[in-house]
Amino acid sequence: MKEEEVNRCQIQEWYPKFKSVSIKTQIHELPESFIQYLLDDSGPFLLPVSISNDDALPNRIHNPEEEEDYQVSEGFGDESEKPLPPPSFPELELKIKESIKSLGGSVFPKLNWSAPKDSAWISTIGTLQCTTFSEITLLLRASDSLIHDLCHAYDSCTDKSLSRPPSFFLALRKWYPSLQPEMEFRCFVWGQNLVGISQREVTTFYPVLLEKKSNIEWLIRQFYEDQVRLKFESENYTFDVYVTKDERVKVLDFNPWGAFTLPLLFNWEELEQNTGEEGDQVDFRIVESQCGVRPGMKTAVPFDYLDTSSGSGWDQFLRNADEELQQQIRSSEAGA
Ligand SMILES: Nc1ncnc2c1ncn2[C@@H]1O[C@H](COP(=O)(O)OP(=O)(O)OP(=O)(O)O)[C@@H](O)[C@H]1O
Repeated sequence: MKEEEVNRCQIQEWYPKFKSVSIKTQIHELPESFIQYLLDDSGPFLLPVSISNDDALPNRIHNPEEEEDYQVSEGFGDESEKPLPPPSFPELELKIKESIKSLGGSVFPKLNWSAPKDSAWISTIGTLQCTTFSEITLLLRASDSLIHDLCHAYDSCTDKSLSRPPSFFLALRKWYPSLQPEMEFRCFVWGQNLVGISQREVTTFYPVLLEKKSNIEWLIRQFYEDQVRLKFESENYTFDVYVTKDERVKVLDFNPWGAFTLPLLFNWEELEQNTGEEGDQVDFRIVESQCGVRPGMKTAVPFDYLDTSSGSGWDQFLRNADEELQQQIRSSEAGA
């Protein structure tokens, strides 16, 4: 994979071209001081001081292990030992506040490529829905999966020259409270041909998909031909879509081919064998029965748990799990 292919999948790159067929989003460039704040885990977890009183989250997360040192240093040490004042980003906060308002009061935040999915547990409602700058900052600061965007985005590139992108952006997307998980699909494009479509949430069997499958396939194929094929410049990539009740297709995200992108109900090798040249060779996979559900292979887990470095065994684990499940699918198809 090339750096330019990874770059095209950044939301600030693709969104302007796909605005009319995506969900309402506002994008802000982040100051470097904010990035350093997200990366800094040297001291206690301080939330920025807010410019407004209605944005009141406690500005320090209690950490009992650090508490003792923190208190001892107060009053006894010299000036250099005094705790640093909490950070503050008034300009950014103001812009974000305005965006939240113009997007209807609630947003879903993400950086250039990823959302802080692994921090949803920390919010009071257990989702990524945010109504204030403090809530957004808390989710971003608590997320391990954003470390991928911040430090490892180009790790799988064959022409890697960058350790990180020159700028980071915060995308605020209008919050949709009632997205149906069964209506989200990942689409696989190989050699500019749509070769595969997979149900996005693979841990559940949705009977409704059995009856809607051919119609959904038709809608997505049309969407790809009309809206994506000529506009997205990579040869190989994936894109995620949502199919609305009134049969409109919305693009939610683009991801590079392979590496950190999950192939869901496929493996990359079989997708690469499907040339799709006949125009009608889209392999559309859904979980066909309760027996076909996949274990929760999510990226939304703490980073330590998802140690993908070489030798961690995670790659091998995924390969084995994949082979085992392919085997299960084949046997259940043979038995059907
Ligand atoms: N605006 C929104 N409102 C509510 N839920 C949303 C919104 N946008 C996305 N989601 C939900 O959050 C999930 C993750 O979103 P998204 O694909 O943007 O994150 P990501 O970090 O890029 O994920 P991945 O790495 O798996 O591609 C989506 O599958 C969708 O269910």
